[in-house]
Amino acid sequence: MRIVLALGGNAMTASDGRSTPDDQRAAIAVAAEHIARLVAAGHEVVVTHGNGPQVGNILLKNELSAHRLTPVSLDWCGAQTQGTIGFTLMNALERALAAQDAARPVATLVSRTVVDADDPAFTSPTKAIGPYGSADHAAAMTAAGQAWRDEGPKGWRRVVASPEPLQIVDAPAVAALLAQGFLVVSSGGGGIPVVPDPRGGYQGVEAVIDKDLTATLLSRQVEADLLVIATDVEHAVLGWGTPQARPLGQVRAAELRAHIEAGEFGVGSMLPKVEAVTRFVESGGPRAVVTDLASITEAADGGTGTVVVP
Ligand SMILES: Nc1ncnc2c1ncn2[C@@H]1O[C@H](COP(=O)(O)OP(=O)(O)O)[C@@H](O)[C@H]1O
Ligand SMILES: NC(=O)OP(=O)(O)O
Repeated sequence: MRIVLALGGNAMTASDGRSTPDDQRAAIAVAAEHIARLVAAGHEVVVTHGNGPQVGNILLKNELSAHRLTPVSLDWCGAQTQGTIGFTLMNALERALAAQDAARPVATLVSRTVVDADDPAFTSPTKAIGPYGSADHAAAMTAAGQAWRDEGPKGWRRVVASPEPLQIVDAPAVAALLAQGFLVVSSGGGGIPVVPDPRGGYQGVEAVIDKDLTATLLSRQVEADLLVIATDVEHAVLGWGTPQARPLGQVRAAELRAHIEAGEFGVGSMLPKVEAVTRFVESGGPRAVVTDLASITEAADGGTGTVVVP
């Protein structure tokens, strides 16, 4: 089966949310072992990943060093996260594949996603990035022109524009690498957001695209048999956090769409994941799953997770 696997932030940082380079290498090594099992089971895999913590950290470092170095734009920061996360994933995947006797070449593509320059998201930031801060820090940053949002017990977080992904520019390169037997890492952080350049080609725009929604497009463009969104819960849950909580197993896309519209899923956490899997099946994809990282091989066989079918 051809599988597109989206790795959430939980798969790339320590369980307590720390994200030093060592923490990220350790978390990615664990993710790579699970991915290698999927490959060893005979599947063709495209990996995509989030970048919210990492892109926010780079942006902050830029701003803190602005007195010495000219800051770079958010799309450049996003491109940098594809490089560092892709590099770390490639090292970990090669090791894990060899350990599973499933060695194959691995490639990471610096990859772009087209958005609409007039997307209303550009004037209404929603994507949380970077470290959490106190209410006082958020107030000071808001006064300085940034947008911050209260994220509950963990504190406040900066939010930036997150337009709808429209097209994966580099999907043909993904398909060509798959045809050559590569395990491909693509569209990290939802892809570098671009718009058509009047001179030809594309130019970057300042935003961070939701990686779950980009994973849907990528899955359609490479004609994946299965989209897997890997996070830290085995199922999407109805009545989350209530005594009536009920994990969702196999569900038809129309039923999941109704649960989405009823507001069953956390905005900025579970909602983009269930939206992504529902869209994949609504647009003609055969099957999509939300599950935890440790369950991805079982979920590929239909054994667990929230499985969306037509
Ligand atoms: N209805 C729901 N069912 C399951 N999990 C939910 C639900 N609503 C919110 N969540 C939360 O969504 C989290 C996963 O989203 P998130 O932390 O953004 O994932 P990731 O960083 O892996 O992309 C779960 O850990 C859970 O706390
Ligand atoms: N770009 C993106 O969706 O990143 P996270 O999954 O880390 O929020």
